[in-house]
Amino acid sequence: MKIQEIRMRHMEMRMKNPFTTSFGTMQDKPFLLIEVKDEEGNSGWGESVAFQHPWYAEETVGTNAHMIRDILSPLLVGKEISHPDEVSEIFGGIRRNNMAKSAIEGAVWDLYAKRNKMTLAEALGGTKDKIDVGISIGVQDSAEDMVETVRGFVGEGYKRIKMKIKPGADISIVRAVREAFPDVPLMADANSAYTLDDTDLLKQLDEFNLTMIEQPLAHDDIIDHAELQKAIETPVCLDESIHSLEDVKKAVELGSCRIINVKIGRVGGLTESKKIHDYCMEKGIPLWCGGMLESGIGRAHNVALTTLPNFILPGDTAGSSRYWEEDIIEPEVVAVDGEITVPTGYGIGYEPDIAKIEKYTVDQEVFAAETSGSSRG
Ligand SMILES: O=C(O)CCC(=O)c1ccccc1C(=O)O
Ligand SMILES: [Mg+2]
Repeated sequence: MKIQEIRMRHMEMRMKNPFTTSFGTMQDKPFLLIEVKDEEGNSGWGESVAFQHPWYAEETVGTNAHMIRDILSPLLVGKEISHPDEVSEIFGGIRRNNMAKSAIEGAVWDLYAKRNKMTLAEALGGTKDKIDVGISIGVQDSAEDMVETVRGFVGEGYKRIKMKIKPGADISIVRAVREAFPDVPLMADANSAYTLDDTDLLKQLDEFNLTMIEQPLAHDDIIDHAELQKAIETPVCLDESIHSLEDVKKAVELGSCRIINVKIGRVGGLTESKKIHDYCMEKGIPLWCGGMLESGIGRAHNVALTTLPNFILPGDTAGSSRYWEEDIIEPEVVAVDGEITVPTGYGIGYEPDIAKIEKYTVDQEVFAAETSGSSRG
């Protein structure tokens, strides 16, 4: 297929509720939506998961717009490709900028699956027709607030509850939730808020039977996490530290974690996610699919990836209504009793709702094969 055109939309949506991590609070969600068209007029859709500010990763909406406009699109438009795996080869000479690469690569995967009359899940080698999902709850002001918030989501049937923690809002909160819900699968995510000096404190989490502690130490570390994992019983899961299969291999060899959170954008796309999947399956390292507060387009990609067999643990892909008054796909992603039924339509399987997409588009740029420049407006 020929990559005829790449359309980049600058979107602005606002989440129903603010979401707080150890770094701060987000509610407005500017992001980039990518539509890749082939020579027959078929479209594939992808989403950049970069945030406005570089608190979680170094990439931002602004750096992604630059990379997609000035560096990545020129490498791809006009090219003839036979499989989406070729996109990561074409982008191979560009260092990092994984979320920007992934936004385009994801759209090409959707396009490829549609042209070949397959679901994206099938194109990836997925095997499940339903996926188990959990929920990620932001940092709460008090243990009581966390217990009540957890109660609501346990009532909705989510299969695993993840609580964001930070220094000063950790042990007492986890204890209160564990006492209130003795049997619910629970985990905590620190988004890099601790250091090895906090080992004694993190060890206190061992008594709460957490499924894992996610990214307790520095965002770029795999050495200290290995030391921490030796000192505590709770399995360590890496999020921020993992950008590639190479990172995964090193973390697994060093014993830095026992579980990995795969975010498609963070590792540079679905092709790299699949490689990580296959390696971890062989090594007996369970995976789950993380979230970046995506719109329906990115969410649909997460659903498809989670159908691969080694995505054993429930991920963060909650239903659309957890985040949005209205989503930009039809139907929305719906979680019932902690399960999402994988759609059977071709490609991502959910229809992009163009009217809603237009409503939240504040600017768009088109990079086309025939013209050398871009049009904006
Ligand atoms: O519900 C989601 O999409 C995931 C929520 C979440 O935990 C998160 C949200 C934004 C940035 C980082 C993270 C994380 O997994 O660390
Ligand atoms: Mg995380």
